[in-house]
Amino acid sequence: MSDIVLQTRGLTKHYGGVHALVDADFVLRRGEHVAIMGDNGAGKSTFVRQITGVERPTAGSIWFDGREVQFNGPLEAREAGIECVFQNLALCDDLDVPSNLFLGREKVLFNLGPFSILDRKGMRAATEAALQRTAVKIPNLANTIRNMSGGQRQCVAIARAATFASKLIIMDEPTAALGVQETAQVENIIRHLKAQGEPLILVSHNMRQVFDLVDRIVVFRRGRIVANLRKEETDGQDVVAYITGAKTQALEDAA
Ligand SMILES: Nc1ncnc2c1ncn2[C@@H]1O[C@H](COP(=O)(O)OP(=O)(O)OP(=O)(O)O)[C@@H](O)[C@H]1O
Repeated sequence: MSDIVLQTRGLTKHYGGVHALVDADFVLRRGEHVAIMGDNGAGKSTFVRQITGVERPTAGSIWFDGREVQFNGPLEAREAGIECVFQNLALCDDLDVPSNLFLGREKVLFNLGPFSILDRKGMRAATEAALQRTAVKIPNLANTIRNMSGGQRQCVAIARAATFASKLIIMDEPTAALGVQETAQVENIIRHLKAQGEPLILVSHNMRQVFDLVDRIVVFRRGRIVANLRKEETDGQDVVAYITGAKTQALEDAA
């Protein structure tokens, strides 16, 4: 069996005349944590939107878990085993933690045509188990999202991704809006995922975080992948040089 979880070949996305993503060849292997870095507008989120089914690429192919995939929407990507924590989190403010964890995938006791009776006890128990498994700490599960701190919200979104992602988790700037303590908690969850052998793509601007957490750094610049660097063979200065374009690398494949 191949050890490749995700591969893109020539992945390209144009928005009218804007070439947001150009010819991206990318590989993620089992158990690997890879950071995607790049300046604002470099194409990082565009890349993530193509591989999570939010948008359809203009050209190129995506291979996931050994087969070529063309997702018609994020639900299909989720069903295939790709979970993404987006910058806007996609949580419902007025619902509590279990309801958010199971949003769109509710456990039901009875299904009576248009009405169904939710298995609230089952969802609560499963939520507790999921939080324990992912090392996420949330004091009161009955709290609505509205009443939670940014860090707690982020943890709920990550716990949801980690609960349902059977194969791949993607995090787009998971700590951008968080304080020091909350950032540390999210980073601990990421370490926990690594220890469990779960592959991860981490979009981040935070150099310290990237060097702490990942195995490999892929740099985007003006829509193209311009560097593929093993962590132990590079340093912050080197990565910045690729981000700004001061340095370039002859790339065969971002693998
Ligand atoms: N829906 C869209 N329509 C038109 N242009 C877009 C669209 N989405 C992104 N772009 C453009 O594509 C380019 C890449 O944007 P993208 O959001 O992928 O960058 P990014 O690396 O994620 O940046 P940031 O770090 O600021 O989030 C930018 O020039 C952006 O303006």
